[in-house]
Amino acid sequence: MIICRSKADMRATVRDWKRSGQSVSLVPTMGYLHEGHLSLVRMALKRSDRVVTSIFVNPTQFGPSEDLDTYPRNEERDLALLTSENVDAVFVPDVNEMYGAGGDTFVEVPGLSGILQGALRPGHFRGVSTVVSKLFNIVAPDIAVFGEKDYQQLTLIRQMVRDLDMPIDVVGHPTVREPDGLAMSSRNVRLNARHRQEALALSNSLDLAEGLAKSAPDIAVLEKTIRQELSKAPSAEIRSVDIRDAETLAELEGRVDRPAVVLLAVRFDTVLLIDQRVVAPD
Ligand SMILES: Nc1ncnc2c1ncn2[C@@H]1O[C@H](COP(=O)(O)OP(=O)(O)OP(=O)(O)O)[C@@H](O)[C@H]1O
Ligand SMILES: CC(C)(CO)[C@@H](O)C(=O)[O-]
Ligand code: BAL
Repeated sequence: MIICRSKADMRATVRDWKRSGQSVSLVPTMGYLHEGHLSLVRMALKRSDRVVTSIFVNPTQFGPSEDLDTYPRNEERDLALLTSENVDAVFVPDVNEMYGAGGDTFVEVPGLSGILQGALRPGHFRGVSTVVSKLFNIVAPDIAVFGEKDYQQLTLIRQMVRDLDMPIDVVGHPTVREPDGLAMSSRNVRLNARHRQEALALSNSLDLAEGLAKSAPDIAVLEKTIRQELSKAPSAEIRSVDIRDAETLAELEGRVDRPAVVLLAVRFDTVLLIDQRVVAPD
């Protein structure tokens, strides 16, 4: 596996592949890899000749009181995992390489960046769309793979690619879960044993919502049921429960009359967990 720490190395590596007509996928991550990330990598390996994974904990998507400093990191382990998956190259720039000589240009998708998670984390999506644009410009992939767990992020990247005519096929991958249903997340390691158990309330409430959307697709009933289920976890601080149009994230009124996505954000102490499920009436 080729390890690129500079943009120049990364560009040169991809240029060589493209000269010989090979297609390239990019899997952007913030590292501390788990089976969710590796599933994205495997999907990318199936869809293109070459796969690049990036590992970069992007400071511009963290708010001042968020967990940038405590975000879990383990580069050595990540590189070993990616090597064993047969990834072709990994891009691991440091903050100076990524932003060092930069000015204050940014990329923003205004409609989607201020709602839902964007309202809870001001500036977050501006940081995401800017760093993903930079990664797209550096790697120039044909395909980019993102997880559906970060559903709003995936929707926003699709919009950005459409609006800016980026020649990239954005592919979503279903959320990968622990055997008991908890969505895999790098932040799960920071849950204590009690919170780890209580965190099952997220996937349990999504299971209930999925069933209810078929039998009684009333938005208010769905939301009440989800909140009731989440409040069975005594330590859960419910940050948001939203039921939105699955494609546009527009608000829905009254009933679920088309595919909808249920989006949850729940805090356990300092750990913010998100989860989602697309539900549809019968
Ligand atoms: N459980 C999962 N299933 C599928 N994709 C996932 C999963 N967890 C993360 N991803 C995807 O992996 C990519 C990199 O995500 P990231 O490195 O932020 O991991 P994470 O586990 O989501 O971390 P965090 O703790 O910040 O939520 C994103 O496209 C994200 O949606
Ligand atoms: C897409 C991403 C790598 C951008 O920093 C990040 O938001 C993530 O890991 O989902
Ligand atoms: N996968 C989401 C990245 C973040 O929470 O900043």
